[in-house]
Amino acid sequence: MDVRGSQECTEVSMASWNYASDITEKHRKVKAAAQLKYAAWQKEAWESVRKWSGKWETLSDPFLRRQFKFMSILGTAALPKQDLEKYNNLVTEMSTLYSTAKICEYKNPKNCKLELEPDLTRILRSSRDYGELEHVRKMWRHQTGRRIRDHYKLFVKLANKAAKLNGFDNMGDMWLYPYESDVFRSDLAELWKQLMPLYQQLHAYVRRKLRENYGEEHVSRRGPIPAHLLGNMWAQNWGEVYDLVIPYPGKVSVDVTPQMVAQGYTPERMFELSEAFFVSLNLTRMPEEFWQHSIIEKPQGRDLVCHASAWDFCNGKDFRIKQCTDVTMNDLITVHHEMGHIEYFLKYKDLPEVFRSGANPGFHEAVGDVLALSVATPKHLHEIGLLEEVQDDPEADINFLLSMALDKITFLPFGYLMDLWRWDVFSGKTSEQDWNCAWWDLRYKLQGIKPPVQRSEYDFDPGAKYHIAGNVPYIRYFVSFVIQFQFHKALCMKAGEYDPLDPSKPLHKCDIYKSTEAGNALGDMLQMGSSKEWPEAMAALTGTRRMDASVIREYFKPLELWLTDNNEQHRESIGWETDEVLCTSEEVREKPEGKSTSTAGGAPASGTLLL
Ligand SMILES: CC(=O)N[C@@H](CC(=O)O)C(=O)NC[C@H](CC1(C(=O)N[C@@H](Cc2ccc(O)cc2)C(=O)O)CCCC1)C(=O)O
Ligand SMILES: [Zn+2]
Repeated sequence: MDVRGSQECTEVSMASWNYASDITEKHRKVKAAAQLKYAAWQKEAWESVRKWSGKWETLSDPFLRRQFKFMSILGTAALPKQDLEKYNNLVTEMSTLYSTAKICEYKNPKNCKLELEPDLTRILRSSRDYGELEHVRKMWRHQTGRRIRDHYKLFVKLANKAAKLNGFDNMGDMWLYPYESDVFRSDLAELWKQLMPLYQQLHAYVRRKLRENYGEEHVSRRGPIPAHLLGNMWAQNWGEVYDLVIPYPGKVSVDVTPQMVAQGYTPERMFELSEAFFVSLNLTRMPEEFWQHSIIEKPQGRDLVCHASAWDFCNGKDFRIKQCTDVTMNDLITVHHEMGHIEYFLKYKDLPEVFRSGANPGFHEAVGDVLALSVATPKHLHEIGLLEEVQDDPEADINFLLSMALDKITFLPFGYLMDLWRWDVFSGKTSEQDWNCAWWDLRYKLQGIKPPVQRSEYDFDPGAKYHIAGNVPYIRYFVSFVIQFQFHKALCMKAGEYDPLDPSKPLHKCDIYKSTEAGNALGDMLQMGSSKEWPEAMAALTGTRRMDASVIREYFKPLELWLTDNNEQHRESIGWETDEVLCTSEEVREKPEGKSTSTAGGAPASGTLLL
């Protein structure tokens, strides 16, 4: 079996790792050269396959046919050398601007060294000062989005040129290729349609609790929620405002961060805890190199990409995580997420190189999160000593389900809209002069949030998010948040932890810890890599070939009933409306004193009225 990937793949991943771990000009140059060398190697391999075109399609062996199918897509390596060099430099520059961005402190404008991790993340999590939250959110967007808008213009042109060279209409279509379905977009739209009612109930409840905390002048009864009050730089998960919205205070809190700190948890111990869970399922222990080369704490004194990531160095031996780990429950979940990627790498490392990826990208994102669904249960947290007691009563249950919904349900519209926006940008449906207001149109319509200060086309708010600056597709996460519950249900049944007919074993209480039946079933699916079409991998584990939103709704059913009832009791209106102009199509430049006026001399500029 070919246990090694190409030497070029190892070389380019190592060069990318060195740059991401220590952002210097020298590392950038080495990475850029390795990227061009790897592209040349890919083009050569592609040329050798091309002379088989017209023949490989009729090969009888489906395994071989599938390998040729994957090798016939060259990707951005199809660009002429100087275009590819420009493309790679743009992506590296945008992600470097993002990763090295710093802003000034709200109360102390002389300290301008605040970074996203851990500084801004901690402020957004813990501050309840309306002005400070507004400042952090606005200045982050000045230092990131605004500075990469021009890069993005040229990036889109080159990305689409590469897509066309691969026979796609635009890059959005090329990004969907790994999902191997020409009805994929409509399947996604159907999933969101099924999940929106639950989201809207949660939105209405959270809006009421935030209104009670910040006052009606800041959070209106029927309008969108100001995005900076939701505990996260992009309002994509709302778990950090749990303490403001908890339904039954006084119960044991499911946020075990305080206990982790009190018990002296270190990033190392968090990683060992995660590995112990995987091993308890009869999945693979981390290799020795993993512990030698991974970076699990933020190194001081240098710039690096702190955004967590898991790396496969294409040689069957070297796998690493780089994470600026904070001792919080949120980061313990992220550790499991990253280690889930490593488990997948380990399970398919002996397959032919073209098959060393997830059955589809959403599968890769779901692995770690599936285990985290068990880890987060009060029962499991109690078992590992992070929760002093398990209160088995309906109110504690609602508290727990709400904390899970603040991470899983709130994420769905964001996970969907990120590429809804990019697909329209790549296809040209959204033209350059409307980029930012089209973004806010989606943020308003799907998430029911609004910017604290009016936006314009001088801003580029999508660029304030890692995956847009770093050009990482995002629909994989929306897919993962749906299918991870399907995987969870299948594994819980194999572990005997869930029985649809036994109300004492609901899905949200299941913990698959130590179940080798569950672990073996998951491992068998991971071992397939992308050698089979994803519906087949899905069926191997869950018995069904389709993405199915009914499972996440089943998991949250008790909460959905509670929210609907609670919103009715408080006569909360469901949904949102506004006649505010959230984004003006003019290029509004901030005056030095920071007061923004439109170019139309003061009167709110005409712009994209959000209806
Ligand atoms: C070499 C390389 O880049 N490798 C890829 C993996 C691969 O392709 O093999 C990789 O490591 N990507 C980084 C990315 C990091 C994280 C992320 O970006 N998450 C999303 C969405 C989300 C949010 C909450 C959640 O619970 C789960 C997901 C966000 O934060 O917006 C940060 C936190 C968790 C995961 C990742 O691991 O997916
Ligand atoms: Zn991931």
